Amino acid sequence: MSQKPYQITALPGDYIGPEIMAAGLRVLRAVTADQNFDYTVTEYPFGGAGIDAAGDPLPKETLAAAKASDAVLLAAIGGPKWDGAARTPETGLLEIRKALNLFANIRPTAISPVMQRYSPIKNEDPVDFVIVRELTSGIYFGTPRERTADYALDTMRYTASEIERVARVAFEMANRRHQHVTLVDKANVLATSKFWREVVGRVATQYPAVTLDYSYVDAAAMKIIANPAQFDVILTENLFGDILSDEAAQITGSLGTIPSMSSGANGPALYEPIHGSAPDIAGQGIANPFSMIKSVAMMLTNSFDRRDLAATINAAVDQSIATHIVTPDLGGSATTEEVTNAVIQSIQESRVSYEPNHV
Ligand SMILES: NC(=O)C1=CN([C@@H]2O[C@H](COP(=O)(O)OP(=O)(O)OC[C@H]3O[C@@H](n4cnc5c(N)ncnc54)[C@H](O)[C@@H]3O)[C@@H](O)[C@H]2O)C=CC1
Ligand SMILES: CC(C)CC(=O)C(=O)O
Ligand SMILES: [Mg+2]
Repeated sequence: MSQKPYQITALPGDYIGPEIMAAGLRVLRAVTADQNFDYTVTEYPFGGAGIDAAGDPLPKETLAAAKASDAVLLAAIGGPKWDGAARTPETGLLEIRKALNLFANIRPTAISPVMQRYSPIKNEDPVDFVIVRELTSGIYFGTPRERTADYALDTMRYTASEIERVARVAFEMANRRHQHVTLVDKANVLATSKFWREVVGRVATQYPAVTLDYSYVDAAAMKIIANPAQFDVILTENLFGDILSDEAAQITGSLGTIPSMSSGANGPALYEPIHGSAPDIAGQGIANPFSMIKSVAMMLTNSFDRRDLAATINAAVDQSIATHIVTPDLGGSATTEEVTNAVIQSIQESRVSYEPNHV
């Protein structure tokens, strides 16, 4: 019996967002063809596109659709056009994360053999780590948040339960990987970081096979460059994870290559590139689609348990990289469309079964 069609909500967003979303959806269509994977994709305005369409970066209809769907694909939001808005596109992003309770943000960083040539760092050891970033609390959500002519105030606040639930995600992941969690914080200064160490230390006692160590965030930023192979799972709070994940992406060769998953205890997960809307290159057809295409692969694995389809996508991306069919951010001359075409062609060629010549 075929499964009911999955409902996927697509949020193209702003600037390069629609360009890379189109690429991601083309690859989704190609990889699922004749693979017993029925789905519908419905696009909704979100971010600046939400402001333009409905005067709201997170229109009610968009949120309702996201909540009712099996998975959400987001490209990217924001840009100078809306920077002065009362509720910016970025506000909409924080709101949808909170509304869907997406407290765990998973940002994988790997320098695969085919990517080695693009990495800007001297490193021979295999690099493969995951940043588990707390995503719905911390200084991005803390109150009071005040601004007067004389001062501005942001608040970083964490509760034990907020720390515990994301720590469990990190330890469960480490259990499935190489049994090593590095908590990144600023515990030599911040009360919230000292609290993180207490709570995470308690969680660690329930995972005796996992080694827990610590790094202050400034030292961690250095280690990501100096010796990234030391990491397996990096656990950290919202702001630090935001900053470190862009840096970690760049050691692979480009910010435009890294996908992410944001998930909670239940409800749909959200998949998006870790980068932004890249207004500086929007409209030129040169945005790297790998981050969005690999976010589609993460969705197939984690929301639909179709690792087979995800593996086909990732192999096709590696093939495009290995043959240097890449966009300018990776030193290539291909357009977004040309790279996407190459990925799709590689997917289709991987499925052609050669019938022996009948004699
Ligand atoms: N999740 C989201 O939607 C995010 C949104 N933003 C928003 O994006 C807007 C631009 O922010 P920026 O600081 O410029 O960060 P950005 O991540 O959009 O761009 C940083 C640099 O990386 C390049 N880049 C990013 N993605 C690329 C891709 N796929 N292919 C090739 N090059 C790529 C850009 O051209 C730019 O030079 C802002 O409004 C910001 O708030 C920023 C980060 C995440
Ligand atoms: C609005 C920002 C928090 C988006 C961002 O930089 C991110 O989630 O990486
Ligand atoms: Mg960021």
